[in-house]
Formats: sequence, structure tokens, C-alpha cells
Amino acid sequence: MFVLVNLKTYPCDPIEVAEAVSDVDDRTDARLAVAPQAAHLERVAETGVETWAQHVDPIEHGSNTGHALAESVADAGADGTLLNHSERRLKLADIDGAVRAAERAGLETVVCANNPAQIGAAAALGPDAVAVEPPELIGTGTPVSQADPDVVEDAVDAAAGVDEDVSVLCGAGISTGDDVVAAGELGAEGVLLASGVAKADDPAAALEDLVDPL
Ligand SMILES: O=C[C@H](O)COP(=O)(O)O
Repeated sequence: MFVLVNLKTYPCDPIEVAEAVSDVDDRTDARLAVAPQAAHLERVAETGVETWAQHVDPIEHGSNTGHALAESVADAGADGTLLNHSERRLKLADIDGAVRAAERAGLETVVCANNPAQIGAAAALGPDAVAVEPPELIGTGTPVSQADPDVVEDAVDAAAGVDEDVSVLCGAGISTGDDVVAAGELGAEGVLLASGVAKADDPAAALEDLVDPL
């Protein structure tokens, strides 16, 4: 299972979380990665942990101001990028352009979407993976795998119906190892989570619990 920890703009110490993820990563078969804010990418990548951006823009080098250029994100040490997160929605044409920009820079891609229909559309753009996240469950602590298991299974079917090479993650409310196991049983190959680690009093202990059953 792929466990991708999005730090959003939570007031956690990104280096403390990255070092905890790196430490746990040495003791699990699961694949772990952290997605810090853009300003923290380089310092997080220097810890040796697999590092993801939260977003890149559909642009090239040139006259763009206030954007995230995929090449610069890769230069900062990122291995991949989230795209179209529920808190950073893009138009369809811009998701397509951002996937192409990420590919150009050698970044792996996970395109997020609200529901199975959007997952099918996202998969058609050819990312490495898609992540289904019902927005109403984000940050609630109620796992999507428990509150709405059908949405995960339907997302897996929708992606497979378009492109079997696109793997499916699920997210929203995931905070325990049992939640991760349940996601896997529904067909997801990974989970995207945030508050369960970034807002935990002890992020290292939260991570240990997440990967314990894997
Ligand atoms: O990127 C992560 C997702 O939005 C899930 O957030 P959450 O784990 O706080 O529910």
C-alpha cells in the first residue's frame, strides 16, 4: 500500500513529520511519502523521505508569476505531485496541462477527484494514479472506507474501465491502520491522508499505527 501524507497548511513541523515518516518507512513494506507546502519541499526532501508537491501549474518556463513550475518542484527534490486536490481544484484543461507538465519534469502524478464519475475522467488524462475523496468526509476522522465504501469500489471500477494502468488511492478521514486495511480490501492501492498525522499530538505514533497491520 502507498500511504501519502498531505501536510496541507497545518501548523505542524514538516521536518519532524518527514523524519518520522522516513523512520517508519525503514521498518515497513508499505510505501510512504509526504506532501509538504511548496516552501518546505527542499528541506523535507533533504531528510531522504519520498517527497510530493501538493500542486503544480500547467505552465512552462516563462512569464508566469506566482505559479508552481513542475521543473522547479522537481529541482527542489519532489518525486511526485498531487493535482486537483479538493482544496486546489483545477479546470479539466488545466488538470490535463498539469499532468503533462509533471510528466515533462519527471514527476509522478496523483489526480484527485470527488466521486467515481470524476475518477473516470481523471484516469482518461493518463496520470500514474487517481485519488477519490468525498469532500464532505475530509478532515472529519470518519474514514471513507467505512462511511462510503461503495465510492471506493466504484472508483476502482471506473478507473479500471478507462485505463487499468492507473492505480487508485482513496482518502478522507483515514487515520488508523484498520482504515488503511479496509481501503485495500475495497481495491485501493493506497491512501491519501492528512489530519490523522499532521494534526496528531505524536505524528510518529500515528504513523506507526497506520502501517502496523500492513
Ligand atoms: O489530502 C488529504 C485529504 O484531503 C484527506 O484529509 P484528511 O485525512 O484530513 O481527511
